[in-house]
Amino acid sequence: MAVPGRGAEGRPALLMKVVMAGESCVGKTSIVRRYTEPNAAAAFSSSSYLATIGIDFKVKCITLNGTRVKLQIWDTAGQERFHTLSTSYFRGAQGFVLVYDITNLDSFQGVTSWMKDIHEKAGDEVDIVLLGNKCDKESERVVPKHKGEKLAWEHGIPFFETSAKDNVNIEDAFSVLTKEILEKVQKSHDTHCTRSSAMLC
Ligand SMILES: Nc1nc2c(ncn2[C@@H]2O[C@H](COP(=O)(O)OP(=O)(O)OP(=O)(O)O)[C@@H](O)[C@H]2O)c(=O)[nH]1
Repeated sequence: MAVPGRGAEGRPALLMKVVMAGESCVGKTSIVRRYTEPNAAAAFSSSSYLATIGIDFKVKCITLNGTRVKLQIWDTAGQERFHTLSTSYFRGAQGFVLVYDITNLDSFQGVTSWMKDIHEKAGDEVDIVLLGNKCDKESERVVPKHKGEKLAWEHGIPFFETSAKDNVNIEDAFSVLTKEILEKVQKSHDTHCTRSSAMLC
């Protein structure tokens, strides 16, 4: 029996939906740009902050353990006024990148609430990775690394401190998340022999 996603050589076979979540200004857009744009060094700008209005998405084609994947990354707006709209995109997602800013305590304290939103809208089976972003700003740190690690451990999810600015751990975070999603898709297919929520494309 063929595993979903092992399509014809050379074309993306599995569509994965991943959503960025977290408070405003933590760096969600910067992380997506760093990961998806080939010339990301030029793409990062610390001088101009443009809040995401509504929703945006980017696509990146990757190969995971020999499986070609078309990764759709939905970048939500963290501002409170967009909360209902942003969380409406949580439904149907297989993975979440939940971000806080290590220099902003409120953004860390908001993680539990985001986690609740994610499980309410996307179910308990979704894969989540927790990121403490802006780790290049060590002198402004207010959230110790061990606190991020502990929170992630309590929720049973992977944790990375990242910097979109310096390109620290961004690739690794997406790699761990997408591999977990792929494993789940393949396991679900092997067990039930049904199409999972991942779509062939
Ligand atoms: N020093 C530093 N600044 C960062 C980093 N990531 C993002 N920033 C800055 O933080 C600000 C907000 O970044 P965004 O990526 O727009 O944040 P966001 O979470 O998408 O914000 P919303 O669209 O309002 O939800 C910008 O000025 C970025 O340049 C980082 O890793 N290090």
